[in-house]
Amino acid sequence: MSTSASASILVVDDEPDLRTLYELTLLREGHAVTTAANLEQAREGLAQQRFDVLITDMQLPDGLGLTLLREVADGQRTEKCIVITAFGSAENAVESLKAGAFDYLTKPVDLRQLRGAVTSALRGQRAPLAAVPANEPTRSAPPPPSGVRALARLVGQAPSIVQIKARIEKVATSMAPVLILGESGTGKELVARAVHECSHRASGPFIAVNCGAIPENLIEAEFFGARKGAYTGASADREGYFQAAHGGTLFLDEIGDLPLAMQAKLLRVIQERRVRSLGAVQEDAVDVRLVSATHRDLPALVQAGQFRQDLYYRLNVIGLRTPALRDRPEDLPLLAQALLERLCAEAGQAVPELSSAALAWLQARELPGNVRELENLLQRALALANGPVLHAADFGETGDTEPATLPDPLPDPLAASEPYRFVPLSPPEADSGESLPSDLQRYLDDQERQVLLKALQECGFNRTAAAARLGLNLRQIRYRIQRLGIVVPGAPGHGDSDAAD
Ligand SMILES: Nc1ncnc2c1ncn2[C@@H]1O[C@H](COP(=O)(O)OP(=O)(O)OP(=O)(O)O)[C@@H](O)[C@H]1O
Repeated sequence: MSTSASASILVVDDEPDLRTLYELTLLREGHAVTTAANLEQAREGLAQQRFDVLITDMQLPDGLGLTLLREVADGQRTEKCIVITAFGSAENAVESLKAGAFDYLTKPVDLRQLRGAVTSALRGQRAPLAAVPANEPTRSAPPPPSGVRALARLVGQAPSIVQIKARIEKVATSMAPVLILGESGTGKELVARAVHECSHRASGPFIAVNCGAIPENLIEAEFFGARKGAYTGASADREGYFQAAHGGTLFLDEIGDLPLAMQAKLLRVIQERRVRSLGAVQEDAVDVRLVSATHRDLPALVQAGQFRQDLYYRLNVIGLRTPALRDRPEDLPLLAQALLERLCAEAGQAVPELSSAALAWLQARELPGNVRELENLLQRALALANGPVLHAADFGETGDTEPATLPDPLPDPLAASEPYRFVPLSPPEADSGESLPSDLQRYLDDQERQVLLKALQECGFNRTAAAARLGLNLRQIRYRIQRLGIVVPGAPGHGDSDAAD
């Protein structure tokens, strides 16, 4: 494997000035550079030697750079390809990534980005490729250990799961954005993590963002960071998700919930790969691989004018679909066992046996909340069970046919003995005789939590209704539920889930 200090690079561009500029930039980095002015010369170069990286302009006098890419893929060659596309030509960029390009750069090429793309390509360089479809990025070396572990966390032997795991491995190696579609609770976040862990970015950060949970007025600062004083309350410089994910993967969950104004800003960052923090003068280059997910019908949102088509196009270079649990019923026993083992390990308790009646009871449920719902049912049964075996009765099975899909209300974090009991708004710290709380933020959080719990309880845990009662919108209440760690029945640990609305 070549190191970035002495890589061999083929540069293909018909404009002599640009060719020289790229060549000098890369020579200065210590690379060996060969140049070509058209497809024909490039083919001659490729016939003579193997390169680590191939950088090609899209428009060449005798054809498209894309053709070269396809020839490299068809010939099972190992060159990592970087394509230079015209500014604003999203189609070409997307086409290139689909044809197996490692990355693309937009004209006018920023030389820092050129160097960065080459460094990334060299980091991801691997052994000769096995025969794989030419239209998909490829991998032949096994994923790193963290990737193997992440794939193992995706439990299932159904063909749809085996297939998605194989695709994750293949697509992980490129920079191409990945869009994961699937119902709630089908493991989209697990898939996103596996993409990251199987990539050469595995040692970098994985930042997961729930786009639907951030109040609209904070969203820009959250994504791009803010300088001290950029807005009221910005008392120090803070980095955004993009800066935090530099060198790694940014997972944009519930991308369909991103407000339109923010969609335009996100598109710009994706195209230019630079972000400007709120209040900053300068833009910073960011090296981030994007993985997005949604349970919503994104093409329908595009049709309805609620999601930008150009952004959809950019995000959906590689599509993955997580199967609903009802479409892979054969995996339920395996999943139930794996989830039980994980839940018990987390709780530090011995793993009980799942009785065959309990398993049959689970198999008879519809489980519209998919694996998450299965997990919730198991968690509840573990809490109710007594002894080394989980019986159907531990799942709330009463003998009649009605499935108990909603767990009992969960304990009020403020009043553990009584589920969701509303605690009157008495200042917790003032009770003890002190006139002022010693921790104002905690005191206010406790009060807010009580108000939210009361509203949720009175609205049957429907967050949309509870939000309306409090003069909030759904996005705001979700954000608060998540921030305060409130657990909504039907979505333990996932206060932002849609299951309860
Ligand atoms: N194939 C699987 N194997 C093991 N656990 C799984 C699998 N799929 C999902 N889970 C578990 O189910 C829960 C929900 O998964 P995850 O959060 O990844 O789903 P999601 O599709 O992102 O849901 P949402 O759309 O609601 O955000 C998690 O605890 C996850 O570990």
